[in-house]
Amino acid sequence: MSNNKSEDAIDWLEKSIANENLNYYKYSEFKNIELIGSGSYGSVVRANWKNSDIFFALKTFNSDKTTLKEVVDEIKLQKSVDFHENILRICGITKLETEKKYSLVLEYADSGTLKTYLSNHFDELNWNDKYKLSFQLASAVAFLHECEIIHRDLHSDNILIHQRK
Ligand SMILES: Nc1ncnc2c1ncn2[C@@H]1O[C@H](COP(=O)(O)OP(=O)(O)OP(=O)(O)O)[C@@H](O)[C@H]1O
Repeated sequence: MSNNKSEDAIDWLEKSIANENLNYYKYSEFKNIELIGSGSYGSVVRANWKNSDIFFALKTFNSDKTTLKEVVDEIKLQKSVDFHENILRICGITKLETEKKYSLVLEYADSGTLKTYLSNHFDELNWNDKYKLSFQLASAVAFLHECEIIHRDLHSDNILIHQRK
């Protein structure tokens, strides 16, 4: 990535934090950090913030695979649709000071992927539960399409189940 693009992305992040359009969380304030997913893009950990029992998912990207501009684009895209009740919210960002890497702070989905959820619970689900799951998924996808966004990689391992309280 050219330095200009990287500086623009840092500039956008800093302005968004200063204007309070994006919450900034100090990485050192996260506790009980546990790795829950990793791949070529980077890794995802689950953590509590300060002394609260609320979980967040922190998504960190490998800087050799993902540029800061791509991270900023993902933030913009998710922020533009995350007010839909079936789309996970982006809560803000944090920065691993040691590695100078930004991580997304996301709402934590408490019941795993649709794939694991169905393989563990399929027999317990009645038609109403199945209808609700399908309806919520269709509603989220229809909303993305209303916003002229195509997911391009929709499958049961990429859909997370969350029992929002
Ligand atoms: N908000 C979240 N809440 C709970 N678990 C999450 C959350 N985000 C990611 N995970 C976990 O981390 C794993 C990796 O997630 P992530 O969406 O980053 O990568 P991916 O879907 O494998 O890759 P890609 O983003 O390239 O499709 C998920 O399968 C899931 O188990």
